[in-house]
Amino acid sequence: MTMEQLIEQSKLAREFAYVPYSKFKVGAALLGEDGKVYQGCNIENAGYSMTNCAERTAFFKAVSEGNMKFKALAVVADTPGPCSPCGACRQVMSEFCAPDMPVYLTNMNGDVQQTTVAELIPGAFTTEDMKNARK
Ligand SMILES: O=c1ccn([C@H]2C[C@H](O)[C@@H](CO)O2)c(=O)[nH]1
Ligand SMILES: [Zn+2]
Repeated sequence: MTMEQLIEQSKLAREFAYVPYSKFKVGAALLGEDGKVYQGCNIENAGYSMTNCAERTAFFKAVSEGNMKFKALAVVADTPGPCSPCGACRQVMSEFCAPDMPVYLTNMNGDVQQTTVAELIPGAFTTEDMKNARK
């Protein structure tokens, strides 16, 4: 699976976005170490805060099917520049991905910004932070 193929998968996922409120469609494609691809779209709700982002949809699909090892993530929206993931999604990335895992931030014009999980969430709160804390 090439970067271009993963980005293509994120565009296919974006088509399923349920966005009656924002009209802002986002797609994600998460590549498992075993080569499986998990597509995700954003899913909104009349109770706005219940909205799930495309990235987290992809992660939660994968984890709920027993897959927690990932190689790459692509994100796409119809933005002028590469689409930037929200803080909640960055935190979820840090839970399941190696700090150096590549993330491709893209848009519908074909712009691609290659970054990493560590660059997206430097100093993330992790399980390590809970070790040796006073109880
Ligand atoms: O990286 C992002 C940023 C935003 N959204 C969604 C959430 C909501 O449906 C809409 C506007 O915030 O975009 C995502 O899916 N991923
Ligand atoms: Zn998000």
